[in-house]
Amino acid sequence: MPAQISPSILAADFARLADEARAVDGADWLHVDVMDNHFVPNLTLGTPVVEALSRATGTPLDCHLMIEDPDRWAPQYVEAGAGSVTFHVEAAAAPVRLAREIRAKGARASMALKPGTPVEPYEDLLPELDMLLVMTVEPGFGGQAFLDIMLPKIRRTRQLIDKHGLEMWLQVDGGVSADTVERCAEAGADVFVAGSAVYGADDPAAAVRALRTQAEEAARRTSAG
Ligand SMILES: O=C(CO)[C@H](O)[C@H](O)COP(=O)(O)O
Repeated sequence: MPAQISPSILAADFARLADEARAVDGADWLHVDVMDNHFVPNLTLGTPVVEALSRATGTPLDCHLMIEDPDRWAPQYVEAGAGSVTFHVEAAAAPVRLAREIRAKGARASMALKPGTPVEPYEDLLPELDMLLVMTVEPGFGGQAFLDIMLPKIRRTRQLIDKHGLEMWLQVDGGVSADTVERCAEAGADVFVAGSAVYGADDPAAAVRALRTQAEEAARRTSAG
């Protein structure tokens, strides 16, 4: 699958959100960080902003819910216009039921793992998902350093996906930049969230294209052995 880039609006200027969304036209997704100040120690935005963003951009919205009780709230993000909804397994009461509900409402269902959460206990759930997100920082804040120690988990997740012959995507989020994207792609990730690396660049759309090229070339080198 070609590499996909999902710029994180956490690093954007919230006073100019519509313009910032359009500044990354050409990205595969727009990553929307939803934080509730309970699951993570930070507070961002909710469904009214997601609705407004979906009117402001044609780029599909990739909503990452860093919130408690996603079983209750996630379906509302599909109704607000999200094309993909990611909930944290650490917060979900019934992850399979929730993934099915997100899919039934018409969005891609995705599940996230914090750095300390292993993937192996969730192997049987993978067919219920369209994407698995391996966090490469502790969720809550942008601009953190990429956790290299997550690379073996990305590799193990890729092995599980391939072992079951699944079409699902493997996303990484946190500290993804020109310096780290190739290691993530080599480990088997194919969807890359990048906040500071995109919105901190002079030309965010060009930064998206450069990250995609780097990821695709790294994946090609890896598959060529
Ligand atoms: O989920 C997140 C934080 O919880 C952000 O999406 C992530 O940190 C992206 O920002 P950056 O690329 O600057 O690290």
